[in-house]
Amino acid sequence: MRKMAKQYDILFRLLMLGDSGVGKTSMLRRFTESEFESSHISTIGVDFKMKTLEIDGIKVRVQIWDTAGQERYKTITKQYYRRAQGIILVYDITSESSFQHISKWVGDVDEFAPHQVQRILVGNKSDEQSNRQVPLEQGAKLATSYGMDFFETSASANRNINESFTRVAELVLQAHKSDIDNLIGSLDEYLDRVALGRNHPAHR
Ligand SMILES: Nc1nc2c(ncn2[C@@H]2O[C@H](COP(=O)(O)OP(=O)(O)OP(=O)(O)O)[C@@H](O)[C@H]2O)c(=O)[nH]1
Repeated sequence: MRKMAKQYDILFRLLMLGDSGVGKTSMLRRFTESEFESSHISTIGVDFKMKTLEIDGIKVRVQIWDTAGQERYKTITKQYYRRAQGIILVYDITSESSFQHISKWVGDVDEFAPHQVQRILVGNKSDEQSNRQVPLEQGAKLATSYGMDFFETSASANRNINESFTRVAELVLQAHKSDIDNLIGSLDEYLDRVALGRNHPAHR
């Protein structure tokens, strides 16, 4: 049987978190299907979509898990943190409370996601300037305090959507590369030690 050529080099799992209604599903649909809908159908539990990106000549397949923001799905959604390599924390620039809750989402990430997970902060609905409740600087400041990159996006106007998903994938790729470098470094060191052992007088 002929094997099908592999369509990508590496697969990463990303997770979207944030209050209900901030636009997680809309961002994901815009990114993967170039579509936007103005109705809000709350995600039930979790859902995912895939997309392949090319970063530094590497075909990166991203599996993006879209979680329900509603509290009642917490038990289900928390089970997905563990396998995430990148996390997009989303608030809505027209909702002060969704911004206030970011610290709570970060707390959950610290508790349930792997220690080395890459995180970015996103303030969505940047097209809604007249209803803005969270100044851009406040979002940027919070992101800095957590050591995260920050974007204001609009799923409806297609602003910074590609940029934010690509950025988190880039961060995961960089972290992955440095893991591999460290592994190769340790292996080199080990092989050196073995070779030295062989050359040791006792082994001659
Ligand atoms: N103006 C504007 N509206 C948006 C934008 N993104 C999403 N919306 C609207 O906000 C509402 C909620 O969007 P969803 O994508 O369903 O929100 P969610 O975060 O996935 O919500 P849950 O699944 O309940 O957690 C919908 O009515 C969207 O049309 C945006 O960038 N600008």
